[in-house]
Amino acid sequence: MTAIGIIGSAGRMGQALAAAVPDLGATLAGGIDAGGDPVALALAADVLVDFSTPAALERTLAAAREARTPILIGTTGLAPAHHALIEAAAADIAVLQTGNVSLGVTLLAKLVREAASRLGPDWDIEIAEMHHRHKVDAPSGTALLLGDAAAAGRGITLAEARVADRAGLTGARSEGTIGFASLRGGSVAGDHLVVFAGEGERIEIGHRAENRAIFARGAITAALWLAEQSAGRYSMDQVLGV
Ligand SMILES: NC(=O)C1=CN([C@@H]2O[C@H](COP(=O)(O)OP(=O)(O)OC[C@H]3O[C@@H](n4cnc5c(N)ncnc54)[C@H](OP(=O)(O)O)[C@@H]3O)[C@@H](O)[C@H]2O)C=CC1
Ligand SMILES: O=C(O)C1=N[C@H](C(=O)O)C[C@H](O)C1
Repeated sequence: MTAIGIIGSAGRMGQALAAAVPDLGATLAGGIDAGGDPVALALAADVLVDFSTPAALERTLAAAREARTPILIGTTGLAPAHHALIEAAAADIAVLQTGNVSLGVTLLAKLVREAASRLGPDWDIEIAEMHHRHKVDAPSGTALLLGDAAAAGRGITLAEARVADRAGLTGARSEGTIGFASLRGGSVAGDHLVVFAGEGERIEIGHRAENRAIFARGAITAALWLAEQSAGRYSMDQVLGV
């Protein structure tokens, strides 16, 4: 059986993962939190799953490369420098990084890309997300993933179009931009809504995570798949075939 090592094992996602591992035909190699030894964990595991914090990523990736252990990265709030580290690691090991491991969001991203490719820039794209009161990054990784999908549908990059900081006298909306709004409160596992707002009509498509078990299932499915892959960068589409 494939042995999974968890980075961030005592956290909300780490605990959800540990609970789901036995039901999905895998075993637990162990887990670490701040102060843990990622090299020892990477050597003991067939695949690593990271739901921790961006600050941990450099050491985690170095350990995965040293042990030649594939890694699924679910941690969000990553900066361009983290993405460069991930790209470099993919030369040596199998790596999958995603802001959302659920089947529903993986399909939603496809639908968003398709809608954005068919609607002109006069259809304004806005992405709203709501998460529990403990979440530390905004916009969520999923909102950014959906923004990337919308931008790709329009043949542009999100960096060119992103507006995530409206406050005060903002002026009118600029055509072609992709706006983000983040709500935080309570115990919401993760809600995302993508709005295409046209003249006199709106299309709204979204996803609601009702619990963390959906993320745990998606992450373990991806980890089992990733454990069989050679070095390279992979995506949830490839895992789930949607
Ligand atoms: N991609 C996806 O589908 C999903 C992504 N996420 C993302 O996963 C991440 C974790 O979320 P959540 O579980 O709610 O957060 P928590 O804050 O509950 O857990 C984070 C865990 O990471 C640990 N940690 C901190 N520093 C390190 C380190 N250097 N090495 C190893 N572990 C460390 C913390 O340990 P300690 O207490 O010791 O600091 C803690 O146990 C977030 O970025 C979140 O956005 C969440 C759900 C789904
Ligand atoms: O922090 C969370 O909880 C979640 N984080 C991910 C994100 O930033 O999109 C995925 C999910 O929405 C839950």
